[in-house]
Amino acid sequence: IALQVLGQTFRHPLSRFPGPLLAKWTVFYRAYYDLCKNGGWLRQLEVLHTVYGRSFIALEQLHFNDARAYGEIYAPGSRFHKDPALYAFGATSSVFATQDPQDAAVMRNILAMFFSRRRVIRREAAIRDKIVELISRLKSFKRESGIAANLDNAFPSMVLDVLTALMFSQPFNMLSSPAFDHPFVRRMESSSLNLWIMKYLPSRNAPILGAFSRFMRSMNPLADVIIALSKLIKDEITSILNRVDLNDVRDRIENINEFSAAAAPESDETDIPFYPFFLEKIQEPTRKQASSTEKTNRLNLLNLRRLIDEGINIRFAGTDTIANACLVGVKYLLAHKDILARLVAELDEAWPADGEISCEELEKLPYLTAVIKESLRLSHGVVSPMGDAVIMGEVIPAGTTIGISATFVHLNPELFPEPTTFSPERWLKSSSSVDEKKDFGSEVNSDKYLVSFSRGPRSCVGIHLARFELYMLFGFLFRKLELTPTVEQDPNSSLYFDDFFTPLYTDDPLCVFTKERVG
Ligand code: HEM
Repeated sequence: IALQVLGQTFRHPLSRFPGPLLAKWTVFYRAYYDLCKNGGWLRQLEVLHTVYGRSFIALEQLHFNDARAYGEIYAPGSRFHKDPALYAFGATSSVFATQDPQDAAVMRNILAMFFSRRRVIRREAAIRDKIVELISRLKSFKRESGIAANLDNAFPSMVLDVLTALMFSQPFNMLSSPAFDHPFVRRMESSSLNLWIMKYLPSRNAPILGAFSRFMRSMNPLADVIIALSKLIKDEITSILNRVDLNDVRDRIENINEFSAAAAPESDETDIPFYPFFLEKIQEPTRKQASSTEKTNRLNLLNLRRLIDEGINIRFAGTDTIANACLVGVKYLLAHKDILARLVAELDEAWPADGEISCEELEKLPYLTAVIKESLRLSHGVVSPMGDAVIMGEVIPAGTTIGISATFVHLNPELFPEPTTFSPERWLKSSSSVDEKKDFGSEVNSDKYLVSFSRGPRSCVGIHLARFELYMLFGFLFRKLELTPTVEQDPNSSLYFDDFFTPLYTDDPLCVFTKERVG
């Protein structure tokens, strides 16, 4: 270690940036916090920024804490690649894991088309059905039943069921598990617990250690769940492609392609399941070059791998993220009775007891919107994406990983005063009320600094579905039910600092008894 530190200290182009010596030139410092302190690197980043200022280097990774750096790194049209150390494992041919934004663009557009706001709105009934199912399941967890509902498990179950209802052929029916404890939900949870181990497994290309790549991959905490998912998804693909007439799918897609998204006809294209849709779209350019007689439904191995990887990735990308935001919001609401009362009053006024309400109407409710934004701000989304360039005036050599965790934006006291306090009211103020003028040059538009879904060319493609689910979930949950937590929630506790960034994975799940408010 000493030789490595000495050698690197004097000749490396990044040596001008500050940082603790051991962290600057070896992996051991960072690995200690992640592996021995249970993913504690994010917390240590905060400590190091207080010592070294707005940027410091840790093993070729330059980390910033200035919210303005976020806008420069995740800018529209940014050409930064994703960090291979973080994305080389798992579903490697998925959009999420594709490092070069240009390589990812075509497949990203296909996903964005599938999850467009228009398509999500047209599938409202399918999403609503799953949320209604959750509410009706929750109703049986009355105090008299003696068993409380575990919301840490209930939310991922509901979110996975929505995804499968929208995209896949074989429903998971997670919500039908008596205690919301379907083995698959538990498996995803336990594999995600040690996610940071992945950062320290050498990639297949790494010298020497790469020879042990099979062994290293077996240590990947996600290996177990990825193998199980791959098998399940392969079966799904085979069954759905046997069932669906691809010529019909092709005609329906060609029909959509003829119209701009806004002017698309009221066709039943929203019914096209994900795999045939994705397969047809990735084959479209090749087919256009080929003559019509060469049209083929053949599923080659490369495309099969892509479909499987996309199926795996979407289940990961679209499950814990939404479930975590729901859990964070509900925990805070149950701790802050005044905030909860204001939300319930707004919902009661907008939603008659015997009536229905659409998601688009829910989206117009200002306090519900503020609660959702605050839940997203304090659940942070994906916290450690990364990306050579000039950032904040610093010339950074090619090959350096640069990044800023979303937590440094969401918890910046100049953008969000008292940042660890759950305060939906901050979103109701006009943009000029947040003091950006002083340090950020112009008035703050707080929305600009809500970066839960990331920004730029690699931002989240599931944002419309996620927003839709959050509105429906918060709306239905607090209009239809009264929740009493089994353990009183402390209004002064901060989920972020007490439970790290993802309370989904703590040992004390949020359990509640329910009482029906309206039918
Ligand atoms: C509250 C819910 C969600 C949050 C907070 C969230 C957050 C994020 C973030 C921060 C990224 C960027 C990650 C990176 O740079 O590596 C991302 C990417 C992505 N998300 Fe989401 N996400 C959510 C829901 C969803 C859903 C429901 C889906 C799918 C149905 C989805 C699909 C994706 C995909 C495919 C990417 C990769 C995009 C790319 O690499 O170009 N997400 N998401």
